[in-house]
Amino acid sequence: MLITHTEATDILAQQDPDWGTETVALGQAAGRVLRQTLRADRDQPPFNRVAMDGICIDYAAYAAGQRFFPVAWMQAAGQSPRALTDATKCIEIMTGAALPEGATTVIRYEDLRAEGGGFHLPEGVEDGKSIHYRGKDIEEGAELATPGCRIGIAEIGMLATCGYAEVEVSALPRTAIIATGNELVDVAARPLPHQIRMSNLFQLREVLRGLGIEPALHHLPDEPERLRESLSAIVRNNELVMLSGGVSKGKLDYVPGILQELGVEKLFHGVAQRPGKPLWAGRLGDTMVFGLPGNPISSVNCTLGMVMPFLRQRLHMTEPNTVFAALTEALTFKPSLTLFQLVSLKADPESGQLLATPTPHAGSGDAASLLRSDGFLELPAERAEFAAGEVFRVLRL
Ligand SMILES: Nc1nc2c(c(=O)[nH]1)N[C@H]1C(S)=C(S)[C@@H](COP(=O)(O)OP(=O)(O)OC[C@H]3O[C@@H](n4cnc5c(N)ncnc54)[C@H](O)[C@@H]3O)O[C@H]1N2
Ligand code: MOO
Repeated sequence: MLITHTEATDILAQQDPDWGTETVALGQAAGRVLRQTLRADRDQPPFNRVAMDGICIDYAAYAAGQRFFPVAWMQAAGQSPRALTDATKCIEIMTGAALPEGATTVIRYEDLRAEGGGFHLPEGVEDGKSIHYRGKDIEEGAELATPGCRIGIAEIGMLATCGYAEVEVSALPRTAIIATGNELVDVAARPLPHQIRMSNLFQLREVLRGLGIEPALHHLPDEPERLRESLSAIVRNNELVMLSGGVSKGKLDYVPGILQELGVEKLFHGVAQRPGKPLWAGRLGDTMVFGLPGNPISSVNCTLGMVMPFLRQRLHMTEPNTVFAALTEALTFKPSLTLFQLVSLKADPESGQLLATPTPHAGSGDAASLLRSDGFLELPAERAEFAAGEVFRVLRL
């Protein structure tokens, strides 16, 4: 019995295997999901930061008419600032230095004329220039990022700025991907005419790597005994198991039966979608098992459309991952299935809107058509006609 794509998504959303959190070094944190609040440990900038190389003066002296300022000393970034007590002098000061007490404005070298041991200043100098004042960007204690945020370039920078040498993140599930099928041979092998290379393993691994998950790869033949024995160990030693192939109606499609024999509770088998109709999902304790249809486009689509949203939720990711695009041509699809239409994407140069053009392909076994595609446009099952210009969600490849 087929269930709808929405029903399948809802069933998965109710699953709550607990994969916990872990503490990782900052250098390992990129791409992971933050599970603590990132707070500013100091004001930012932490001191009145000089923003240009030049000199600093007490503006009062300039306002009183002084135009030549002898240099008292030079201060670089990293030096503890010494107060400017003699307002008739200037301090040569470098970008990144802390503005000395007594100095109120900075004039950059390009606007100065050096002579002897000092500098002539132009007309029009203003007070308070080229100073990045303490606390202007962030106040000490401010909340900069909250749990659930994906750690990207910006977060890495602020974590480092605020002294987080270690970060608490969502732990990743121990994961196995298993290719099933007697027709499959290793990538390095020379296949016989009736054999193919097990490409799905590598494709699916790349999708999961998007979340930092590094799965172990396996190949099992369509032999019940071997499948039972190996799957029993793999299911017990992993928290996420993804199989490709062996879930349809064939005489050698043993996967669903054996998983259930092993105590994996079936959540659903068969989703009203194309591609990916034979998708199987089950659970044993904190282990989630997905039986993906073997056709390469189906297994990729099921991973992008079903497994990844589930994983993002289980890893407590709060950021939505939604892209929308407009169809460039009308399309008819009569079956009551959610159609994941392969499309190529380009932005409209005037509006900037993403435009989706259907990729011609020969069905879900035509893996090469992915080369000409950028994603799947999700067209709802309740409709048969889709007009040019209509906007739908895209699963990006
Ligand atoms: N009588 C029916 N037959 C089929 C149905 C159906 O509803 N009734 N559904 C079709 C659909 S849709 C799909 S999708 C496939 C899914 O079948 P399986 O999940 O059982 O997959 P296999 O039969 O093992 O393989 C399908 C196809 O994909 C190739 N494959 C498998 N694994 C890999 C891999 N790791 N790398 C590359 N290619 C792989 C395999 O050689 C087959 O060509 O069932 C239809 N049949
Ligand atoms: O649904 Mo199958 O996944 O089209 O080839």
